[in-house]
Amino acid sequence: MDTLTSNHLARAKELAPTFAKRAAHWDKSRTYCWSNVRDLADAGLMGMTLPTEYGGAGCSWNEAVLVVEEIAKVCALTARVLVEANMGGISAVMAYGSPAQKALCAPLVLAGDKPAICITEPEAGSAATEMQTTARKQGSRYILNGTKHWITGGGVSRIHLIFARVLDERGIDQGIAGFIVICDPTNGQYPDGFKVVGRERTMGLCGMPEAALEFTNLEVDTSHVLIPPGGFRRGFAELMTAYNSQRVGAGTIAIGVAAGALEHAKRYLLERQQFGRPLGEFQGLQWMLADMDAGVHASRLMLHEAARTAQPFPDMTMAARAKMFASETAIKVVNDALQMFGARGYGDQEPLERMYRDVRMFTIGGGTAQILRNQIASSLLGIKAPQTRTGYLESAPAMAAQ
Ligand SMILES: CC(C)(COP(=O)(O)OP(=O)(O)OC[C@H]1O[C@@H](n2cnc3c(N)ncnc32)[C@H](O)[C@@H]1OP(=O)(O)O)[C@@H](O)C(=O)NCCC(=O)NCCSC(=O)CCS(=O)O
Ligand SMILES: Cc1cc2nc3c(=O)[nH]c(=O)nc-3n(C[C@H](O)[C@H](O)[C@H](O)COP(=O)(O)OP(=O)(O)OC[C@H]3O[C@@H](n4cnc5c(N)ncnc54)[C@H](O)[C@@H]3O)c2cc1C
Repeated sequence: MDTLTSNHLARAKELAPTFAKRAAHWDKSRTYCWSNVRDLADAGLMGMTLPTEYGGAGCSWNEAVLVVEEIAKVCALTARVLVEANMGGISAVMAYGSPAQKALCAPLVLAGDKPAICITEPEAGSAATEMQTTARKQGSRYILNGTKHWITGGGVSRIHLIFARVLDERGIDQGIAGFIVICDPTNGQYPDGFKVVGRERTMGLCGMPEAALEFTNLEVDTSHVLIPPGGFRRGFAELMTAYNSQRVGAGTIAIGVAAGALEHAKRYLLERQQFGRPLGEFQGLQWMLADMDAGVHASRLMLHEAARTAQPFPDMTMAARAKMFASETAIKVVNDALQMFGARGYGDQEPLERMYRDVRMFTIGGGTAQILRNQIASSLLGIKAPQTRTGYLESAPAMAAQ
């Protein structure tokens, strides 16, 4: 491990005990972890992957995931902040943005903003390419109309990267691009036409607002349009290429929660006695523990492989495989850890019940486990795997030509 990584990791390890103490508070009060965000910013962990010329530390994905896992062991909510402040939307801006876009966004993240990535719509979840939010060109502006929902950070985030279908002045579809919109929620300031319309009441990760956003004739200057190198036509694919970093981040949070649960389980197996001996002497639990450890270890290897081979973003298939495997494994590991605590695991004296609720989301958000399997199978077979009824018919000529 180089000095840069060990410095960032050391700072994460220093913060972890404080974050562990505060985790139940964010969960029970359903409040955003502002004090943790300040600590992360002071420690240089917000925006650590940003290039040094924009004030970041230029950390690699591989360095960042080590930090994310360390924080996720104690507070999944804070780890989600860390992921979105280093991966996903902000990484797309840093890779594809104009110098002015980078100079606009980087300082906000370094000062503590967790950007929001706005893809999902009520009628376009897994089928994200069916998004209906439009951005119609009008002179030097784009006019956005549409609704996004389940937007992490809606109501606390400043930077919003909104995916929308680009229409030219005549209304002709050009493809998909990202639109950078800056808000100031703590001062209640949103651009005209931008509305936070509701917050979901979630099962876990309760301190994080998941909000619906409505855009009504929201004006975005052309200078705030994030156009990947392939232009609007390749816009979706290239924005999703950047998003693969967030998939690796999400998988890492899941496995961090599992690794944290495993630590609690090891402690309790040596501490709790039944039948006159520690639980850890029962082979039924020893084997469970060994399987939990193997699952965490295998997931970590897949995540690190995906992070390591990034050029500049993690490979789509490796990211999908790692997130799919890590998220499913983590749910099982945390469930098994809770089981080892008996009734105590089901109550809130221990953090297991919160960890169980928190980890559940990772097979859903960021591409469901089923969608990721579709992507993996398509890549293994070297074929398109369209999911619409007419998809195979439409792609048949191209496939036949392969
Ligand atoms: C991609 C899907 C939306 C399926 O839609 P389609 O069947 O219409 O699209 P495809 O033909 O599969 O894809 C079009 C084009 O894009 C390329 N692509 C797609 N995904 C990726 C990717 N991850 N990396 C790189 N490139 C990608 C694909 O190869 C096609 O390119 P070609 O034309 O072949 O060259 C669907 O599969 C999907 O991914 N749905 C999930 C949507 C999703 O992940 N939403 C996340 C929202 S943000 C969030 O949840 C945050 C949670 S968290 O806190 O992290
Ligand atoms: C906590 C949380 C945070 C989120 N944060 C964000 C965010 O910040 N930004 C954002 O844009 N979105 C966010 N999302 C939304 C997330 O990306 C979507 O929930 C996800 O893409 C799935 O869409 P859906 O919920 O509409 O499910 P649907 O697409 O309706 O799917 C329902 C079920 O059907 C399955 N399914 C659908 N299609 C297929 C298929 N072709 N083959 C097999 N199974 C299929 C799915 O796997 C799932 O089990 C978040 C979600 C959650 C839970």
